[in-house]
Amino acid sequence: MTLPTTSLDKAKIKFLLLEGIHPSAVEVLRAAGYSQIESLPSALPDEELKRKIADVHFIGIRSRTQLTAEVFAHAHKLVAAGCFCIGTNQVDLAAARERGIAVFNAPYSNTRSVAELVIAEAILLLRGIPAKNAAAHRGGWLKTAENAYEIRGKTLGVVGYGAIGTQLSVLAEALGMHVQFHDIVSKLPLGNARQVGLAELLATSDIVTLHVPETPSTQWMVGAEQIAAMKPGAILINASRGTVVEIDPLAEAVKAGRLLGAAIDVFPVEPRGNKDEFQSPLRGLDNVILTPHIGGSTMEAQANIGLEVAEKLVRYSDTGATTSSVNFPEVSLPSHPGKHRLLHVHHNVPGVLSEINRIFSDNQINISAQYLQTNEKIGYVVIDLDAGSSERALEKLAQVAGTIRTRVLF
Ligand SMILES: NC(=O)C1=CN([C@@H]2O[C@H](COP(=O)(O)OP(=O)(O)OC[C@H]3O[C@@H](n4cnc5c(N)ncnc54)[C@H](O)[C@@H]3O)[C@@H](O)[C@H]2O)C=CC1
Ligand SMILES: O=C(O)C(=O)COP(=O)(O)O
Repeated sequence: MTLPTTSLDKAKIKFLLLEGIHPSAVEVLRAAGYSQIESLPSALPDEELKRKIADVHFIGIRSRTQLTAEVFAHAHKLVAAGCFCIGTNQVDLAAARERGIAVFNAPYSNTRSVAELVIAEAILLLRGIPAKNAAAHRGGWLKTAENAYEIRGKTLGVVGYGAIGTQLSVLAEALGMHVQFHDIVSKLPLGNARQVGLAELLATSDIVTLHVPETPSTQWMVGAEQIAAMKPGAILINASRGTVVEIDPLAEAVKAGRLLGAAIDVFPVEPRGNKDEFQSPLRGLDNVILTPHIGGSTMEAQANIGLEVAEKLVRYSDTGATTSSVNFPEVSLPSHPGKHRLLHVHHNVPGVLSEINRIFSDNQINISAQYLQTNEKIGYVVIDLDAGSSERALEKLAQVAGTIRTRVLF
């Protein structure tokens, strides 16, 4: 790796934003003095992503772009990646950490948008509106109360009682629903909600809604067996990740009339952008609401996400602060007026800090402030020092065994 001998000029720092990230992000970056910003409306094909990522210092993505170890292998200049969304499953966080690339996200900015969509879908499906609407568009007139129900008094089963699941729990109770939830962790129930096992939840909920992250434990967690275990006439909603529900048995259950309906926002394979065709066995089923992964796509959520993640990238670029990073030790740092700041990312093995301090002492370099945080894999040391010594110190720091990456800021 070629080491910088000076802090990189802001005019040379390049940002690549993909997947139609809200313009609020560009505004934050520009206001912070960054001008080299390319913002594209879609995800990129793999080869183009590898080519473009090689030339940028920061990348912003949403849920579609896969930042794999192979992609990171091309990211020679990349300092940080921002997920302008909640999920970070699309990023190989360990590979990023190994290369000293910090990853950030927006853990709460679209929570409410997802919860509101789920409530809306539950009401529409309980009334059979998607099918009645589709029929009316074809000239049909399905005026009937059969299989149309109020949401009041129904039981909502929430799988994954995190930020979205709990928000939903509160909204659902306000509408008079009973809420039960399943989570791998014991959670404090809000209101009158109660925690139950997955089998009980499936067997007794009128509406089952999924709000788990994409992990090995959630992969295909709702398949043929779980769908068969749901109450006859129940509704399934998935706005979590496309790998959580097996689509074929779901399509069969809907066609067979075992389920009243379903609302699916996320799919095992999703189009890269709005110009690509969406393919799914669920197409053509009138009592299934199909949405193009827009659970978090509201103007409010996207504008807030743009601000939140861009601010995290700016703070990291300007000061080295890693507050709320999802793969780096968290260091919240004051500004460093009049001083130069060295950033040192290293493997978390014994002796690195003492070696760093020995170097400073042997070379009589005065440290004005030092911050260290570690996680199980890496350590992150930030050192403020006099301008005159930073170039020499950086050179020495880069030679410390276990060093992953160094940077200087001033
Ligand atoms: N459709 C969309 O546009 C959006 C989708 N999402 C998806 O929703 C997911 C959930 O978001 P948040 O509620 O903010 O996440 P969160 O991290 O606050 O909550 C997730 C909950 O799931 C639980 N969980 C994990 N594995 C589980 C398992 N195997 N069984 C049961 N529970 C399990 C966790 O303990 C946690 O309580 C995100 O990871 C993301 O993938 C998020 C925002 C928008
Ligand atoms: O926030 C999330 O995890 C989402 O799934 C939303 O993804 P998006 O930014 O709409 O591609």
